[in-house]
Amino acid sequence: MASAGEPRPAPPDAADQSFDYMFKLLLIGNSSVGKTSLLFRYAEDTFTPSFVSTVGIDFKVKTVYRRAKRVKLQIWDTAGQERYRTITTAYYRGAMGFLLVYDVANAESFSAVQDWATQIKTYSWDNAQVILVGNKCDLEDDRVVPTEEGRRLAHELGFEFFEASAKDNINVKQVFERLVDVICEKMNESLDVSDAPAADGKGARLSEASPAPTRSCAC
Ligand SMILES: Nc1nc2c(ncn2[C@@H]2O[C@H](COP(=O)(O)OP(=O)(O)OP(=O)(O)O)[C@@H](O)[C@H]2O)c(=O)[nH]1
Repeated sequence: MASAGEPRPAPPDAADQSFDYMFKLLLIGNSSVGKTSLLFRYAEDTFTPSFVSTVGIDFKVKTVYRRAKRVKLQIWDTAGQERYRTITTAYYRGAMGFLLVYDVANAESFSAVQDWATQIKTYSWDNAQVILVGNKCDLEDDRVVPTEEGRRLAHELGFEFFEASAKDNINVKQVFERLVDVICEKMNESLDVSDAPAADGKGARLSEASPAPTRSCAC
């Protein structure tokens, strides 16, 4: 990930027109819950047991196919540490989806979910979609957050819910692709999208609120 003192990453080139839609997604949650690991598992199918805490923010790009459409995902991995909060919340704007991650073996990370949900409400577009992810479900012996607790909180917050493991590659692809599908579903449902960030990458401005898409997502 980026190291201290390095310039913050620039978004990928939106002029690359080889896709039908572009979605900006964010990974958020406490430090060490496994956000970077989920992203690396999804984008590169790798896992590193050592912990190198993210400095500020970084991103990866991945293209997926959903119902014959090429959807380019710009996935931002935020630092969980409190001291980077001002930098990271600046990236919430224009995000269409969030993976809010906690660690099933870390009670504090679960208690913080409510605060992260408030941050989303405060800094993001109203219709941003959120999936709550209980990561490290491979650590069954160390688990302190029962699956039902996670599901209950997700329901209360109006989010979908998955447990996953970046280490054992459980539900990782499913989590990201479900988020893409939920965004598509919501776009199709919404007839009045006047305040939505543009998903149509052709002309979309990804780092700020954008004009309404000219067509709905058919994926
Ligand atoms: N057992 C297990 N360990 C994991 C899993 N995912 C991540 N880890 C480990 O947890 C530690 C933290 O993972 P990161 O992905 O760096 O955590 P992060 O949320 O990005 O942390 P920050 O960058 O500080 O916000 C690392 O040692 C990972 O190897 C998992 O699914 N299972």
